[in-house]
Amino acid sequence: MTQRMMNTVGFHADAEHGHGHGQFNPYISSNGNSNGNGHLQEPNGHLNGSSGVTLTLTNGTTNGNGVLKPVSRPSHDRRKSTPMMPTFMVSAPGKVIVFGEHAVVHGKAAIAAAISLRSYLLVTTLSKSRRTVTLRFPDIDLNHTWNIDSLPWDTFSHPSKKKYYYDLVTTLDPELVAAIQPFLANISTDKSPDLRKVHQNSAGSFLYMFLSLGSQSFPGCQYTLRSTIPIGAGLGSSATIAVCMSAALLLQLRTLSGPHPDQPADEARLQIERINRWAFVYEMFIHGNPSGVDNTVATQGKAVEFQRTDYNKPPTVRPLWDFPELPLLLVDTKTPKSTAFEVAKVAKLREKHPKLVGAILDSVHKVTKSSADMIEQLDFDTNSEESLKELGELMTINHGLLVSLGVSHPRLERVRELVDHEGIGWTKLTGAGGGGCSITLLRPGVSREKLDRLEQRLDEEGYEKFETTLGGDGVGVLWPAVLKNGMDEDHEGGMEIDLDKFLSAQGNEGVEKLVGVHGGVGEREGWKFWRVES
Ligand SMILES: Nc1ncnc2c1ncn2[C@@H]1O[C@H](COP(=O)(O)OP(=O)(O)OP(=O)(O)O)[C@@H](O)[C@H]1O
Ligand SMILES: C[C@@](O)(CCO)CC(=O)[O-]
Repeated sequence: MTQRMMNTVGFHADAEHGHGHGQFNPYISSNGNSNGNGHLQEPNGHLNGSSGVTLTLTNGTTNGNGVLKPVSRPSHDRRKSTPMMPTFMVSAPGKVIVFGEHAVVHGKAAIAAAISLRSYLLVTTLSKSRRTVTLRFPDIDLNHTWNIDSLPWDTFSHPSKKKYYYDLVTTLDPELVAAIQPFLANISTDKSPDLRKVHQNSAGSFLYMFLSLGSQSFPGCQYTLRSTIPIGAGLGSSATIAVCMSAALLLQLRTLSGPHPDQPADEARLQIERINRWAFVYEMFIHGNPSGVDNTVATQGKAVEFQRTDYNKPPTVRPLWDFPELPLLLVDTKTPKSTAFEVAKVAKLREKHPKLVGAILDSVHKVTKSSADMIEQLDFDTNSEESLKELGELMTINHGLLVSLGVSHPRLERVRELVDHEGIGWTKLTGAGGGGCSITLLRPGVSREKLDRLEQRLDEEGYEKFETTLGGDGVGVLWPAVLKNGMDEDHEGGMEIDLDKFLSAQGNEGVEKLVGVHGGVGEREGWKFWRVES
């Protein structure tokens, strides 16, 4: 199977956007300024906070078509007159790490690319009288509702604790984490202890972000998530949820401008940066010590070289615009793992053998940098055996180093063995390891017969192979949730995606058909993305 890299430059015809059912307009209204740092300033010179009551310059109304129009209004009557938001949707892609997983947690470089498997989050605003917030994650059988007014807003909004949508949060505050605990106690009491833990973790991540960004005046709402990404397989499933949640909350708070056609790349970059910062907070709650590479590529899409040397500062993210169309085979061992567990294992090994493990991590860094140099060279050719062999050898070295860190798994080694035996290509684990997925760079000109034999063996041994393209779009917005999907469309040629339709879509195919950002043939009208490629 061959994966195709999408064309990353000029992929979208902007002229096509902004038509149809609702263009999501920037909220930087006529009375709003940017302070040069990209922070919105209120007319009195104060920074615009993140709560629902600080919308002086970002308040909007809809024109009945779901199109948001910026308006300025005195702040005292704002909340009363804020109209109900239309149901909308956000989506973010999974990823593969091509080089550098684990080392990236310790300040080294990694290369990651977005894949076409995605998560989709439907955001439904409830009528004013319904003061509840619900998480509905059917993929993991989670459905929980809180009363908004009972949540610990006072603790989160205390001046010593309060965070704003533009803040960089690099650690979780233990007091805030503790304040959430009572609200996790009665979640999924009827489920197995392991599943319950997963639910409490998801709910905790959500509450931390919701309470940090929101305020008690937040409208009642429901967040419903479906994903086409296998969970815990090393494809960044948790990061996609983090990014969807972050984008959804920031959109609800009207703190994002766009996405819209003709948005300057710098402005788009700022929005992406804000979404990414809060997605990182969500990931910290799920993983403990994430590097941020997963949420970065899920937000920005395409392919990136990522490095975070100082956790108190934003990471260095270098987009790899010309990331090549690599012929990759992606195999899921169907052995679930926990990223948090694998990351902690490497940290423990490093504590025990600082010099040795330090040298391994340095070697991974060198492999990553060499591969970045290689794929950016003009003479790198994905049809040339020589180019692929050079890159493949780096993958083999990277995998060997990961094995020595203890994060492989017999099922991953079995894939490598089968591929090596047939001489089909070069294999490494991708993501956290301990199970999950592997990637194989396919040698050009391998016979169909050999490939069939490999696929049959993988099938017999309970592996699943994925077809995906690399380098697709990052976080996307469908505002309102109306889409041309070739199904049961209304007279304007769009279908309103409601909760029932979303929940009853059958499997990954059903989800893709109903709401997918790509309807099989290129991008669907309706979905919009922040354009950062320049
Ligand atoms: N479809 C989903 N619905 C709800 N929660 C999900 C979904 N997919 C992932 N999650 C959350 O993400 C967690 C899995 O995250 P984990 O980091 O272990 O795996 P991953 O993100 O798939 O892999 P990696 O981090 O190695 O790329 C789950 O326990 C759950 O909390
Ligand atoms: C294992 C790891 O490097 C990648 C997980 O996809 C963890 C991280 O970067 O947060």
